[in-house]
Amino acid sequence: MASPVSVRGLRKAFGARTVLDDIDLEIAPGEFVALLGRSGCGKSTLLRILAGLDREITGEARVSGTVSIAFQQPRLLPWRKVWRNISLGLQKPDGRAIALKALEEVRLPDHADAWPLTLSGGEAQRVSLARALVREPDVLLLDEPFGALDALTRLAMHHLVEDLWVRHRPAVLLVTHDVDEALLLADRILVLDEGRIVATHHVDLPRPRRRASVVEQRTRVLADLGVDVETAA
Ligand SMILES: Nc1ncnc2c1ncn2[C@@H]1O[C@H](COP(=O)(O)OP(=O)(O)OP(=O)(O)O)[C@@H](O)[C@H]1O
Repeated sequence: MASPVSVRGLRKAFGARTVLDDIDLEIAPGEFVALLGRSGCGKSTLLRILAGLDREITGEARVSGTVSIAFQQPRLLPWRKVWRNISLGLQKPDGRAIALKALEEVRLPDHADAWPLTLSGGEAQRVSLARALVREPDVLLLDEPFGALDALTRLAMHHLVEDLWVRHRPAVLLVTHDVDEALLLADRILVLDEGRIVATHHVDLPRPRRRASVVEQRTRVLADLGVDVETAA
């Protein structure tokens, strides 16, 4: 089967500044890839290009099938109830039933008629995931979706995302700066530095993964990010 994400020789510049350079990337159907890198290295730019939000590029960036994206901020419309946020734009007659099913999947079965502003950060992010899922995406793009959440909610979200991915099996590209998050969730980790992919790690740990099981590989990934765990404060 063709790769749902195929990037070849991609280059992106803002004015004179090159922010992505010579990027090659194939993501297989159902594969979970994490894109890891320091702030400003070009992660969100790559995701925006894949989402079709930025077409001024050189090289090739092809995404096939249905694409959904979830951002760090849930971006819900405050004047629409939760279920309407989820079903918005769906070209299907039974929008409410579809939204209710998705809310059950993200463990918010009683929130269909809530207003977005009454939700906690973690709840709003789960609604955002439900909205992404009802489109039954072949490709799910996640731009630091847990970045604004507290540590405990983040952990719960990791389990939820892994669970949803196992059930729906979209190809996923997750942008994060959290090494543990990448190790817990991804089949493959790409390290981006100043617009180039400088390292690739295959994560062959069995699922569901536990924090303790990722410790050894974390040291190697951190080294590629220029962090020596022996000396880091
Ligand atoms: N529209 C734009 N115009 C000019 N420069 C931009 C624009 N968007 C992004 N950049 C620059 O491109 C670089 C990469 O930005 P990008 O948002 O992709 O980084 P990032 O790796 O996602 O960072 P973070 O982890 O902080 O979100 C940054 O230096 C940023 O200032």
